[in-house]
Amino acid sequence: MHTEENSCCCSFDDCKLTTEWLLSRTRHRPKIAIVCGSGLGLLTDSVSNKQTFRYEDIPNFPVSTVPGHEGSLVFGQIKGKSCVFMQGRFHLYEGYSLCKVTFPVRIFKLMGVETIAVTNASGGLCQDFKVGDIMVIKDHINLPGFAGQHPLCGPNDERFGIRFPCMSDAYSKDLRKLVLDITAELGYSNFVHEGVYCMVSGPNFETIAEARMLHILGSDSVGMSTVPEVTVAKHCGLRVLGLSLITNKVSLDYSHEEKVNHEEVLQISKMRAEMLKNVLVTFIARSHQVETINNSNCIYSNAM
Ligand SMILES: O=P(O)(O)O[C@@H]1C[C@H](O)[C@@H](CO)O1
Ligand SMILES: Nc1nc2[nH]cnc2c(=O)[nH]1
Repeated sequence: MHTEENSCCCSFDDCKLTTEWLLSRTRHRPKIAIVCGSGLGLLTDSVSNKQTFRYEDIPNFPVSTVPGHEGSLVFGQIKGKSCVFMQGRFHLYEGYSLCKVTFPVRIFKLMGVETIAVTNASGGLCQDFKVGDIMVIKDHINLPGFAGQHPLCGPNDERFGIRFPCMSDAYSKDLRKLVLDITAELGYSNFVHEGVYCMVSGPNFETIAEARMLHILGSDSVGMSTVPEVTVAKHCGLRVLGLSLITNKVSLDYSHEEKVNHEEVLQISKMRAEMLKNVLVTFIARSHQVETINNSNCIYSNAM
């Protein structure tokens, strides 16, 4: 039954309005969007012909409330390729609905974006991972989704995608291969792994018992984002790459004395942002090598 409570707070018309607002203010027509995780805003350093919009100035956009998330949408070019960066993302624990958290993904789709690269900071559960490693996300566990906190709950708007989307191939195999090739060429193979990311709502970090449970369930890393954005991106037909920076090791042992905190997460992110930037710059330059997806439900890219 359609009720006010289960209706999406961001309708197709809201998305259209925001898309038109942006397209009428920028000449950029990006094909790639990049979401910068905690402390990873520096990823925009290599962008030329930059045009920046503060989130608070964009109609219907939420605003960033977390340190390490600047709150700007940055359009520009990297190696001649038009792209858009979210310098700062939104999280469930900030009090936003998952519909709001994922709102920018649908805007990107309507603008003509075909590929989205989602980055995050996460805690390493896999015992082989070291702080500062990069995990290429091959799959995820949507823990809040199991409890009904899911961005696609509520009436489905077919203009974005189908009611029951397949998620077994959410992270493009071809894009993963491209990134693994790039990291090998850059000499980064020793600290790059593929793995499974698990989303928890946060804002607290895990208890030892929770961490042990997530590890047993098959999670290689744990964080508080990414999964809603990827789910909505896959629903609307975007190609997805997910990169997770391991900013801390998650304790699985009661004798472990180290305590994780957000400042440490930001510190490691900033230290490794340059490395992640090198990967993404090459990825952006070469992502056209991977076959283009069917972009049939993009309504604006050719029109404006
Ligand atoms: O936006 P991401 O997922 O990179 O942020 C992670 C998860 C929490 O927001 C924060 C914890 O330090 O970093
Ligand atoms: N849930 C969670 N999120 C993180 N983000 C960065 N590190 C962590 C972590 O250890 N746990």
